[in-house]
Amino acid sequence: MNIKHLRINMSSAPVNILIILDGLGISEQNYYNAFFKASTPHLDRWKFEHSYTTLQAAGTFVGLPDGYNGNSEVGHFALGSGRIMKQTSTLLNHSMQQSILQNSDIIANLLKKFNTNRTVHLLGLASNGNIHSNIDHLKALIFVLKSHDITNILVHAILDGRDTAPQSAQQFLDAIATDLEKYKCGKIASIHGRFYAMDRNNNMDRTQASFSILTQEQTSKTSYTDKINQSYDQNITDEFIQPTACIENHTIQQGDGVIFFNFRPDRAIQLTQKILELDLSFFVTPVLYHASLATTPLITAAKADNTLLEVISAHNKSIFTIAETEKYAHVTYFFNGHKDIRLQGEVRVLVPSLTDADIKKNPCMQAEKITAHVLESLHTNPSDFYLINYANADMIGHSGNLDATIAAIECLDRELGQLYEEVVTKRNGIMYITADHGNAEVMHDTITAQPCTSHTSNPVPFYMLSSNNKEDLTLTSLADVAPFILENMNITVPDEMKK
Ligand SMILES: O=C(O)[C@@H](CO)OP(=O)(O)O
Ligand SMILES: [Mn+2]
Repeated sequence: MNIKHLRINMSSAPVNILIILDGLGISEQNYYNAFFKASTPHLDRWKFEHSYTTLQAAGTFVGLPDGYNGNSEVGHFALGSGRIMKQTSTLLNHSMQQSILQNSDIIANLLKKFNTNRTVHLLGLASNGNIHSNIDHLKALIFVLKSHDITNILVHAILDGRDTAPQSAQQFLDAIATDLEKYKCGKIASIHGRFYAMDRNNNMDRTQASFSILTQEQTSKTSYTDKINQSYDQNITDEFIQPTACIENHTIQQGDGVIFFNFRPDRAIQLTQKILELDLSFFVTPVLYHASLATTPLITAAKADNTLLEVISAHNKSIFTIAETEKYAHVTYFFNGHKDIRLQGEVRVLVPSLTDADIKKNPCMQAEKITAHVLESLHTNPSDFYLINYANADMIGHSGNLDATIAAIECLDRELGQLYEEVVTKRNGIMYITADHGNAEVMHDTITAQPCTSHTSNPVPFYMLSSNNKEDLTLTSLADVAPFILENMNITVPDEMKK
């Protein structure tokens, strides 16, 4: 290593490390609970030897409607901003209640200029998962378009199975088909497993598979019911159903309008980039997905300033952030309060996620590489503050496979043990370990009798590991973590975090 690049950490303050174990919640229910079943000697011991509590991570505690499951966007936003702000799904639902969507000037004005011989395409995740989209918004949009006399609507339905039961698409598609039939205003034109249409890891072949179906006539068409049944016969669940054209003349053409109704950006960006290559009359999205993507947004997403990393950085402390690429937006855009910023002197490491479609084959994912990067940084050029996301409990939890998820959590426990040795034992530093939402602690859905692939609304663990005495912690929710860390670092907590 070039000696010139070595920055000596002059600060004598101990290192602070915030670790987010994505998707690891706490449940009293031991049945199909991968966290309970995993052998986690470190986490078990620390619960008693160090400061420990649980935090609320769902519903109104993270700015969602009451009772909604948590997710990584809102969980990282709450952790990073240290406050509770109404998140996009709440803002949109509020809009719906006030009929703002139905009376949207934005949509009305676009339709005034629209050639009604052309088609309006409604694209998005057709489920009630409420993490990337809400089927009620799709229904409202169909109603709005119909009330503006648009009768050429084509719905391109992305199938879920990740925020819903793995085999649940039929009911959502039937509900949409019923509305289209009732208003005599359109058809379901194509279906796409979200694995393809909503890739966020730069697997452009998957995005292209969806885009081709959206834009190119196909020689064969298959009704959505037939495609779903054929896929289930081959053990392919909703998430992984191959993009398929369902009717004749289903494609997006020049001069048409598109509304992509997903409200969460990270998984909508790649397909949006492709669709923007088309010459459309309009392209509406609920929020702006990215500053570089010129769509027409309906509302502005919550944005937070003076977030944890910004405040730490403003105190001339150095920051190291790391995640695997599947969780890229999580430790950047989401954690930084929906802002695409890079802090002064921030070292940002993104470890490329594995691209194997069968994720459960590698329950350790890139966790070992993440730990190795952090240890290397600590040995060579330590930063003052580290933000680490380990994706395993969430990503493997989404597979619905109990054994793989147990293996994922056991891997995490080993990685954490290594960090503890270095950070707490050798360096007298502080490790905060928490999660952004639940998932891995519930691996079976007794109501649908299917594997549970979705997140939960359970609380998440919070550990503070240091060589100091065990403290009673009074934190309630994810939003309390940032001010707590700042106080421990002797940094003034900004007013926005005290509300
Ligand atoms: O995979 C995702 O996009 C969501 C679930 O839909 O999970 P997370 O919020 O953990 O990123
Ligand atoms: Mn998840």
